Amino acid sequence: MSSAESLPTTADVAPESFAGQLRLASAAEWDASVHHRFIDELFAGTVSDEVLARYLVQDYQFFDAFVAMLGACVATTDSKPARLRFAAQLGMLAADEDGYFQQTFAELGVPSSQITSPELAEPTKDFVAQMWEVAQSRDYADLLVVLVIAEWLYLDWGERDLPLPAEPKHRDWIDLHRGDDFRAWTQFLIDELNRAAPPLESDDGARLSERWKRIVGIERAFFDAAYSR
Ligand SMILES: Cc1ncc(CO)c(N)n1
Repeated sequence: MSSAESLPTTADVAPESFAGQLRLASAAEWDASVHHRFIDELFAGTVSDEVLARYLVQDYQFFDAFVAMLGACVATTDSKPARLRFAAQLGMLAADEDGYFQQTFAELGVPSSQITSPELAEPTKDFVAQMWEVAQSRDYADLLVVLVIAEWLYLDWGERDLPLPAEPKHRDWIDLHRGDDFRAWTQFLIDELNRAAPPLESDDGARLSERWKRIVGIERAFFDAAYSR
């Protein structure tokens, strides 16, 4: 792969690094998520309440497994500064992100059964299964592959150069996925993955590469699911 090839993204990643190569190899699927109808409508403030609620109900189930993954990183990482960074992010999620969900569920009138135990859409089932699998594997590189995709792909759409919508239910979800703090967090995850990853050509590298492709596909399907019922 030519190192002159640049990554059309918000993070600072060498194209020949582990994360850079996987990101480039999945560019088509990745960009389909970044430019998904849901994101266009979110920025425009035109996404229907029905679609937004369907997405957020599923994403709250994603969020629970995501918190479990960060906990597994706290327990697993070999780096003391990284352990504290994961712990700090857990605090932010418990306050700001859970707060967004609770406030928006209330505003949209989402019933509590949908918040605690909704029927899971297929992409949610796949995603949650992958997340619990890596959380239980206690394999730091496996955990980081899932985390890097989840955050980097969201940073890429969050930083799209579009006017912001006025309503908090739209705007706050964008604000949670853009800006200096979220960019620095995502950069930290990418740097940790590049530090912890095995060579891409090794058996472990191949396993991680397979997981990467699978998760990027699930991200796109997750957006699609908000429009199908
Ligand atoms: C499905 C999905 N992927 C990534 C993120 C960002 O953490 C999210 N909230 N939901």
